[in-house]
Amino acid sequence: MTSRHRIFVSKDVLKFSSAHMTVFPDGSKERLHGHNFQVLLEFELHTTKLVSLLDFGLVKQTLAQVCARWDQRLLLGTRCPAFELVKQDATEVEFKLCGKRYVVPADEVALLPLENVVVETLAEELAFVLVEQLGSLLKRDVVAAMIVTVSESTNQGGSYRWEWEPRPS
Ligand SMILES: Nc1nc2c(c(=O)[nH]1)N=C([C@H](O)[C@H](O)COP(=O)(O)OP(=O)(O)OP(=O)(O)O)CN2
Repeated sequence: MTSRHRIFVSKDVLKFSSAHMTVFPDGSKERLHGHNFQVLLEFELHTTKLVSLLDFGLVKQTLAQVCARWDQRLLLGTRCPAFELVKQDATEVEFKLCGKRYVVPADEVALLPLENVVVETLAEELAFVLVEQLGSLLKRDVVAAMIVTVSESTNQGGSYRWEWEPRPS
């Protein structure tokens, strides 16, 4: 039996207000729409020793910076089979999604390496970015797992669990 501490962070400001279009298996898609995607970040810990403190402040600061990259932008999955990047320059991104053509200001788009922009893939991508950005803060002998949950509305979202190898003996 494994007993562990879990700490979590979820704040109104730790969110990204973004547009997206879910693509469905039949090749159809939703019309352009948006959500206030709320983020819950949890960590399972091996220890609560003072010297091993994972400071909420640093975690929230990093999460806020990462959310800002996606906030007030149209999130597009570049690995989507129904996505075609037609033209991209400093001012505009022209693309097609499920055969429909869009032209959007370049500073209002976030191109993500995803096959579909849905809560489950956003949670996974956010986890990858956070592991990269939090870096050495996530000490292998302290943090057992990180769980990222992205909710597109109350009681509707997706989670991704990033687990590290057991603590080195
Ligand atoms: N597996 C997933 N399926 C769907 C997702 C998703 O992220 N993962 N997302 C959508 C839509 O984008 C989302 O459901 C749209 O939300 P909303 O405008 O709230 O519409 P709903 O129909 O979900 O809301 P109701 O209030 O329940 O009508 C679709 N599928």
